[in-house]
Amino acid sequence: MKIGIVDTTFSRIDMGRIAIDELKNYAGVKYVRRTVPGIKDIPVEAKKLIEEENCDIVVTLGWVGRAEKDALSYIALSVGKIIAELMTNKHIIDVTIHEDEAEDEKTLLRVAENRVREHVRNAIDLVRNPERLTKHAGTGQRQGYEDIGPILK
Ligand SMILES: Cc1nc2c(=O)[nH]c(=O)nc-2n(C[C@H](O)[C@H](O)[C@H](O)CO)c1C
Repeated sequence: MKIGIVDTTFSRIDMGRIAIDELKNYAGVKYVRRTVPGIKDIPVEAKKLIEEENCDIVVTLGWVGRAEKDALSYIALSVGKIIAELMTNKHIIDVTIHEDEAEDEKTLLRVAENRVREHVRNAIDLVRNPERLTKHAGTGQRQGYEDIGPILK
């Protein structure tokens, strides 16, 4: 299996490095990493990794600033990402850190570390072992924070 990793220079954390470190736990997973300036550049890069580098799935690593204009850029990324998925018929897992998720940098680092690693694992499962995701259906999984758990009858 081959996974594409796209990160940005806009990000304040080296999210690509975390993703690649997580991949070391998986035998036989090849990867290609590309870095783009900002989130609006992500969809085309993800599409290129699928079409030109034969990636089975792509994990995109974005960072959204605190301003309203940053949130608008994120909407543009989200729409473009979904279009790229529909055009290629492959999953593109969007891992985004929103800078306003936390007040302090230490928390942002912890959230980013956990979210990137968990979504890399999700991406591998989507391709190699989709039944594992089905086993966790409805269990309130969260990436970056503690799982919230299911609502039971
Ligand atoms: C306002 C703004 N906010 C963000 C952001 O929060 N995160 C990010 O990664 N990039 C941002 N950018 C950059 C643009 O969306 C765009 O990707 C670059 O200008 C290059 O096309 C812009 C212009």
